[in-house]
Amino acid sequence: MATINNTTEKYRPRQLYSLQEVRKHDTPKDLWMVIYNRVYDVTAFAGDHPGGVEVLFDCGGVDATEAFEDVAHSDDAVNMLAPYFLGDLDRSDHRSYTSERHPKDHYASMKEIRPIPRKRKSKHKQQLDKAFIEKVTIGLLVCLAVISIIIYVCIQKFKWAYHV
Ligand code: HEM
Repeated sequence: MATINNTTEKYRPRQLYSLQEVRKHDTPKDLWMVIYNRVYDVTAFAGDHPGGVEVLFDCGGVDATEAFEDVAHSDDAVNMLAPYFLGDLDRSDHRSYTSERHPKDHYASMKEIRPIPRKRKSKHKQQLDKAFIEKVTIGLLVCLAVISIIIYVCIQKFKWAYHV
């Protein structure tokens, strides 16, 4: 997989994968894993792993973050992940971490920038909102009119009582 360093590339929405999709790639010939909510295809790397192939095969198709951190991998090991980056794990499958380690100087190190879609109000809800605002406005105007009449009547009574 090509390394993407171009700035504009960094800001395009990245491919998202669900954990369910990742689970399908759990064989030595098709070996994906999740590390810090990023999905990597490490098939080509497995044979070169200094810790041996078996441990990697055991983590095929799963979230390997814990296993990866349990053996205190160096930052060099983290940076080696870069060429195998596929995309981000779907938000609904995300785990939260107090701190995260991602490959440096690479597309994979950028925060996922896909905007969270804003829920659009349905037309029916918009109409209801409009009707509600109209009703409140009318109510306020009626209150204002009633208060004005009361004040006017009070002033007239005052004038009449004291013959002003
Ligand atoms: C796919 C991502 C992985 C990469 C790029 C990677 C890379 C490396 C590297 C570079 C080392 C040498 C020591 C170091 O620099 O930290 C190492 C050692 C090791 N790795 Fe990984 N590793 C990966 C995943 C895993 C996983 C998921 C496990 C599961 C337990 C694991 C277990 C080990 C062990 C046990 C060693 C120690 C080997 C020794 O000290 O003899 N690695 N790995």
